[in-house]
Amino acid sequence: MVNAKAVEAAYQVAKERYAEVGVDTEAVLDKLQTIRVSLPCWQGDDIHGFLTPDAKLTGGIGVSGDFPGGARNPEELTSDLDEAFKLIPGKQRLQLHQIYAVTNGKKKDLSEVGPEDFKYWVDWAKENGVLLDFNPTFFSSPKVKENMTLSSPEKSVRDYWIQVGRNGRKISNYFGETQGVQSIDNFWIMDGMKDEPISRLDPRERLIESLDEINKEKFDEKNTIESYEGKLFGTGVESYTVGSHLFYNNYALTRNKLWCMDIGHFHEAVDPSDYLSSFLAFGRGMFLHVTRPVHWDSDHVPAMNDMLIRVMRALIRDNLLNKTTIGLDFFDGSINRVAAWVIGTRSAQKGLLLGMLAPIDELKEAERNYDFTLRLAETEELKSFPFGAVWDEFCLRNNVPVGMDWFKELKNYEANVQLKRN
Ligand SMILES: C[C@H](O)[C@H](O)[C@@H](O)C(=O)CO
Ligand SMILES: [Mn+2]
Repeated sequence: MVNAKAVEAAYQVAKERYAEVGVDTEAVLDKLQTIRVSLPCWQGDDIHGFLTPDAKLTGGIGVSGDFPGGARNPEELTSDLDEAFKLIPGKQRLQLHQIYAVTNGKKKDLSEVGPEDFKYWVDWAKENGVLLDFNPTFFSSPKVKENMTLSSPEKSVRDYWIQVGRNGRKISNYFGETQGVQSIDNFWIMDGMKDEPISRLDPRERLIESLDEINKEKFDEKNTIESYEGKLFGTGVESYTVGSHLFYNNYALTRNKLWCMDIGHFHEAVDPSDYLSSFLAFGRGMFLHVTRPVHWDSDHVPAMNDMLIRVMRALIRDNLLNKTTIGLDFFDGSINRVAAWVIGTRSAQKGLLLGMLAPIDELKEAERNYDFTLRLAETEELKSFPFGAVWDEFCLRNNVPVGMDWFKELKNYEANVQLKRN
């Protein structure tokens, strides 16, 4: 087990080193404590949900791997989340998809699911100090016709999905009302075509109409706000995606809503961190889906890689966190699913911490004064500052295991709970 005294001693040294360059580690730790990250509930069960758990996963996304012990019902999923939250410092958020409704044995179609089917989650969240976000589900359903939902040429298909979206807003509003904090209602649809379409405009016009229709009912924005997640392509819809990044940029801007950027939906050669200030210079706000793209949208568990560091740095340096909620999006069935939540969230938090451990005002001043030498010298030196000691102290103060100690706890849970499910 990690020696707490050694962690504390290392932190004191780190505190002094950072103070030399004008960074107050105590203020940084206080700030990190206030940042909640929204975990994807669907990592716990490979996006099966409880409504139609045997439905085939569609939408051009896929989960690979068959690590044993995945959650099979609401009790197992919340038990797994409880375990993950014991190993993640601070209080967090959780994104629920509509298919995670708990209908208590009542057979319901997706279009009939409403706030009453999420009481289980609201009670659990309240008990655990977790804030809930929402994602209406537009996939894994026979009502998807030829890869189309809200932009379908058939009115009856659109109407079905409009109803799903309307109910979803009610659910998100219910979350916000009961938790006293705004819940984000994130829309992602798969709609697209495998081959080159004749009209790229018609489906987009239909999508605008459907979204506007969904948004007709007014909800207090204290409770809920919509965000829209674009994509370049999905498997099976490679030639055209109705809800492209630019489409939702413009929809969010013109409707005063949030744009959701899933960093997995950009090629690795693109730097998604640059999109944050480009959008937020105009936009109301953003929701993020942080994931780790390996050759596009692979939904690997976030690691503290260059892309993640750049995104977090951009949020911190330009003070964009007041307009951004950080959500995660991954589904990896090849490793322990609880460990996936812990690794992904801790990596996102480490990225944030690293971004904060810099004399940002001084560096901005240097930049304004054309002192590019200082800018490069200091940002390079900071790379070898004792950031890890500050992270360990953060874990210690939050009573969560430091270093690989969390993994030992996880292995106990795996042996005593998860592996006993099969
Ligand atoms: C399950 C989510 O809705 C999904 O991952 C979506 O957010 C996405 O990123 C699709 O590629
Ligand atoms: Mn996503």
